[in-house]
Amino acid sequence: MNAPVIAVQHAAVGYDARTVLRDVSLTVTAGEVVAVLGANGSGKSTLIRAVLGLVPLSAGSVTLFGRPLRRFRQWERIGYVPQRLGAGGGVPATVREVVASGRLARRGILRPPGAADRAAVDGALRAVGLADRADDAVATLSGGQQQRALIARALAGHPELLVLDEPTAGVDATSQEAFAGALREFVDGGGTVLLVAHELGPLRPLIDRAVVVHAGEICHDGPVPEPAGHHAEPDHDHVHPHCPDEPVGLWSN
Ligand SMILES: Nc1ncnc2c1ncn2[C@@H]1O[C@H](COP(=O)(O)OP(=O)(O)OP(=O)(O)O)[C@@H](O)[C@H]1O
Repeated sequence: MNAPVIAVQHAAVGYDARTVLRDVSLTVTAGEVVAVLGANGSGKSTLIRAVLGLVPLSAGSVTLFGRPLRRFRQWERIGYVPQRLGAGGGVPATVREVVASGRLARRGILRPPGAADRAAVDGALRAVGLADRADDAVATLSGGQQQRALIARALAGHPELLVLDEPTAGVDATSQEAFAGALREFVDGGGTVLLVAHELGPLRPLIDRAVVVHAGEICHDGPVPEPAGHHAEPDHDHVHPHCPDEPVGLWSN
């Protein structure tokens, strides 16, 4: 078995004394692509924020690349795309500048970018299909294209682990396909992925395993659940398995 890249053991997280995650355990090994699914507010974002040490644990532990989170320093090994950051925000940066900022953890702020940095930025722009927009202001991109720029920024750092919070939410079909292609390249190169999603769409064939969060607990860890019943209807807008309540037929196995 491959080495664990992420190991969460019996983790609990609360906001203002309200427990949001309880007794969550999750292991992601090198080369795996794991999707975190679940209804709105179930605790998916909180789970990945806890993995990255962005919210404190009230119980349990997290290790990254075999190191306890509090002693982990190699952040250049991880690319993180938070939920709906919005790369534009009135900042007059070009797409290339935003993507190049993803190299900072690797090269250090005081060292000027070298050929390897430029090649990494160009490669990431190509991977998400934004090479032709490199010199445009980010604010002039569509929401989906801005999301792709953020993904390119994460890819430019040549991480080993990508953590993505709803990377394709509100993103058009073309951007979703472009993103799926970039992710496939990343995975083919040996990368590991943990992503939160409501709709897997074109990402579906890439996912090795799904973890379903329900009311702050992991209620399924295994094959991607197939939509069934009304979830399977073409016009149903999203898949959000509710483990305890859903009829058995929701699951594919
Ligand atoms: N910073 C915060 N302070 C207080 N409560 C929070 C905070 N962030 C999230 N919560 C609460 O924690 C619960 C889980 O939120 P979380 O964002 O993890 O859910 P989610 O499954 O990612 O939801 P969604 O699918 O809507 O993004 C929700 O009830 C939310 O209101």
